[in-house]
Amino acid sequence: MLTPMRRWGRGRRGGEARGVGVERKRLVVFVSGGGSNFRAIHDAALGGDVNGVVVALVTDKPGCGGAEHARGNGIPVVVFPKLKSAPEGVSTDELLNGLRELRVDFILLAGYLKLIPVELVQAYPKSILNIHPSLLPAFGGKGYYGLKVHKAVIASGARYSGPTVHFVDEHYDTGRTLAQRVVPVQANDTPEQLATRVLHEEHQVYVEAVTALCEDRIVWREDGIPLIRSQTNPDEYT
Ligand SMILES: Nc1nc2c(c(=O)[nH]1)N[C@@H](CN(C=O)c1ccc(C(=O)N[C@@H](CCC(=O)O)C(=O)O)cc1)CN2
Ligand SMILES: NCC(=O)N[C@@H]1O[C@H](COP(=O)([O-])[O-])[C@@H](O)[C@H]1O
Repeated sequence: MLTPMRRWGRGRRGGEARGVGVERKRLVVFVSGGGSNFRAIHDAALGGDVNGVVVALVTDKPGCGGAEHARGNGIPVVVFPKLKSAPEGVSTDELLNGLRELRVDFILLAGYLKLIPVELVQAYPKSILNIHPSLLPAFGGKGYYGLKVHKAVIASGARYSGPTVHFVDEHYDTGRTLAQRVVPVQANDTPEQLATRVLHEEHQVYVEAVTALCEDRIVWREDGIPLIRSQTNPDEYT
């Protein structure tokens, strides 16, 4: 038994084909670094592959590459959380109010390195995704980010790695897995070489997942596992 994901109070259910009158989903992307995943999603939205529009970017590092790309494309940049290093940041309540005013449907974490507070997780049930550069549950959790992940994968002797797209809960990397890709770990890989191979797959699998999310093609199995319904065959799930 598959239970179509209940929209969070808005929009239409079912995987209506994109077209005139189909409301574009309103997306906010959270970044802390270069923002290549953000750029892949933004480009896919501009090109029409993703039935969404990026209405704001949130970052803890206002000078990062992702924030620069947002500014260069007229996307508002919000600093969160409020830090000594970023006093212009907003509080959790201010962020929640801003997301509500922007009528945000989905939140996409893309290299964001701070813990999303439980208030935000509870306000956006089954509506926050994250991309992690390993095959969760392996090599995830506090301390596992960026090159640290790939160093740990190589040190473990793992022969395969790859990105995981998952729903976000109140802990680091413990939310339900939605999609994964697999890449080989070569015997002489440096962390940087493995990171490059994984990142290439990240850009693809995240855009595929966000495309499905914005077309309401995420269905939840009875045991709580989210599945992506095929765009072409409604009886096929991955
Ligand atoms: N509530 C959640 N928040 C976040 C999640 C999540 O799954 N649930 N995912 C992370 C992204 N992430 C892995 O995908 C991740 C990011 C950062 C860390 C980490 O250990 N961070 C350090 C601080 C690093 C810094 O500030 O430079 C720490 O907390 O000590 C682990 C995993 C985004 N948020
Ligand atoms: N645990 C979180 C984590 O390590 N996320 C990773 O940070 C990078 C951000 O790159 P980008 O800024 O170019 O998208 C990506 O590889 C993403 O998987």
